[in-house]
Amino acid sequence: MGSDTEQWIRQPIVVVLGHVDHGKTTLLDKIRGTAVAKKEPGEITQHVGASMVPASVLKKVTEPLRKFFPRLTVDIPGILFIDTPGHELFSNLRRRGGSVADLALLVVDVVEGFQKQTYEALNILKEKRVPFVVVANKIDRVEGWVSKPDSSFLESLKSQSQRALAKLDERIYVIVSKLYEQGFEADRFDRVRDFRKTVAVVPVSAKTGEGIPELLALITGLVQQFMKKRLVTKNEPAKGVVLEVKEEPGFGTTVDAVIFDGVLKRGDTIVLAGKNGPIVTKIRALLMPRPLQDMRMHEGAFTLIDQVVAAAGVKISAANLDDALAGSPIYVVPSDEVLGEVVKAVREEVSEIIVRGSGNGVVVKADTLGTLEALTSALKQMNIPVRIADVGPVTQNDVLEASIVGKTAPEYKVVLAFNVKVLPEAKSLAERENVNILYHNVIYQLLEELDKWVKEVRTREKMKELEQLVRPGKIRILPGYVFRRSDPAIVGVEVLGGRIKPGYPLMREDGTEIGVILQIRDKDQVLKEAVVGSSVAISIKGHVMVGRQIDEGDLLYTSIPKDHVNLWLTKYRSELSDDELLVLKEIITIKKKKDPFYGGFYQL
Ligand SMILES: Nc1nc2c(ncn2[C@@H]2O[C@H](COP(=O)(O)OP(=O)(O)OP(=O)(O)O)[C@@H](O)[C@H]2O)c(=O)[nH]1
Repeated sequence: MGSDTEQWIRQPIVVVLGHVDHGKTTLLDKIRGTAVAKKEPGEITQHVGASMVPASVLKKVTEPLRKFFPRLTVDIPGILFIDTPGHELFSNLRRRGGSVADLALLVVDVVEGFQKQTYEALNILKEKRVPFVVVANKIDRVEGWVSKPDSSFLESLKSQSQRALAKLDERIYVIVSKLYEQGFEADRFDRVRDFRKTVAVVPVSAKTGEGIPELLALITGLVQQFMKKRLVTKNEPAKGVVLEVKEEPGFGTTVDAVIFDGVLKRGDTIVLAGKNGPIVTKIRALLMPRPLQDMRMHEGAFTLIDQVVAAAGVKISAANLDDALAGSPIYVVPSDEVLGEVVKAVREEVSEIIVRGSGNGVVVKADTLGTLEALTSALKQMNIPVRIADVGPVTQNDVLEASIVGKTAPEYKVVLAFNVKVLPEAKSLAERENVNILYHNVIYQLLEELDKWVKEVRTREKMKELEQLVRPGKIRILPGYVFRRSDPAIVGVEVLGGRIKPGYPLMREDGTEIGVILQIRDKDQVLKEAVVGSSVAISIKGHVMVGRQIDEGDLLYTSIPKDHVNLWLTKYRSELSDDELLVLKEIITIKKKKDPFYGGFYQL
């Protein structure tokens, strides 16, 4: 890296995702172990939050594959693996409109196949448009498989029985078909013709090391063929992302960063996002893990360096980092003149994630910018609006906002808390205001709980609204069953269609209103409703007298208010039985005579 204009291809940044227990950590351990065992003296493989597999190791590990792939070359400087697998950390590798990760390894237990988090990971990768390779892990567990530790997959394949080969193919086929269902063409890596169209599935055993050479060769090959442009970087002010904010003895609050572009130097002025707006600070120290062999207890775990070149994982020590947000961009300010511009860029980027709105929607609080972004974008897909999205603990104000929303949209009277505390005052206010606080530290479980809650409240609200609507009903006053002529009139009726309930207004066949049902009785029993086919006695409140406004043998209908009929014809149409629909049609015909707009233009 001599002159300012010199360019180079950096290491691709690779993340590992997959379902619980499918072997993400074991795979990373194996790769790290390989890197340490095969590195040249003096080569650094341990970064902060990441591990490097240098080119020298890639060359050594992939050498045995040369007999299968003679054109195999290594011309990237290495591969940088992010150490912590999983969705949450992946969210923090955010970069405007995408991810800092250049490539992902989707680990699938070859025996168990696709599981819930495999799908979730796949969705995240789709959304962020991160290319990926599927690692079909635990091949040593395939029936009849005889392991050849640390050999290449293709080498190991030669000594397997026909039965084991068939079993493996069967398992891989299941994974391939699941990927196909998700919109991806996929195949075992050695059968792929066009890697731009087909997702490669690499069978490995993270435990025995079989297949690791192929996996590293494939990553190298894919990157060299299709990603070189993205990986070009030069000697310019660095860009990075905050993975974690950490207290470090002797250094105060530090940030662990992944640098994906340019060069980061001690003394650089950087801008990053903080809880209360952009933070401008000067790098006091850059720290890298101290190589294991010269680590002394009293010297601590870090070594000081003057600069790092992308791609790298590094710890930054600087003043004012207490409020820094994980998931925040880090930009180096090249000169004082552009400081304002850089601050503005960070502020704008953050304002796309943090929402302080006033419309109906849920309140979301998360621990980092990355998880907040992941949550809000998932909510968008679920069609759930967001009123407030912010980083930090759940406060009284959050609860208050949710309670305001609850007045008009009860289903959104909820605060989502992802991996953050709920302050005690907020908790007690939530109890008083009946605000639901959903807490979880797995994004998808939090979203599942929210979905359940929203559906529950919607059903409850619907039932409440439905309960208040007057349903279609048609009755006949039975001749010989007048129990009382007036104040109130009490008559025996037969329900000919639909249903009647106390409180329902009644009208005659000609549309004249005659009063409201006061009570329904069947002998001594007071009823909540009477449905088609039943004969009951009803009392009618209002100035109604048998022999005047009504008479024995008369037909009466429930007098459905205009706004109710509109709801029956639209939102709640499916709630009416065929029998009720027939009665409704008759009621509309009667009502239309007096009000042509009754029932609108809907056709039954
Ligand atoms: N037989 C066999 N076991 C494996 C292999 N890879 C991982 N395991 C075992 O599977 C279990 C889970 O592996 P982990 O690496 O912890 O899985 P993970 O995906 O990191 O799990 P979480 O961190 O909990 O999400 C452990 O008992 C591993 O020893 C493999 O290739 N073969």
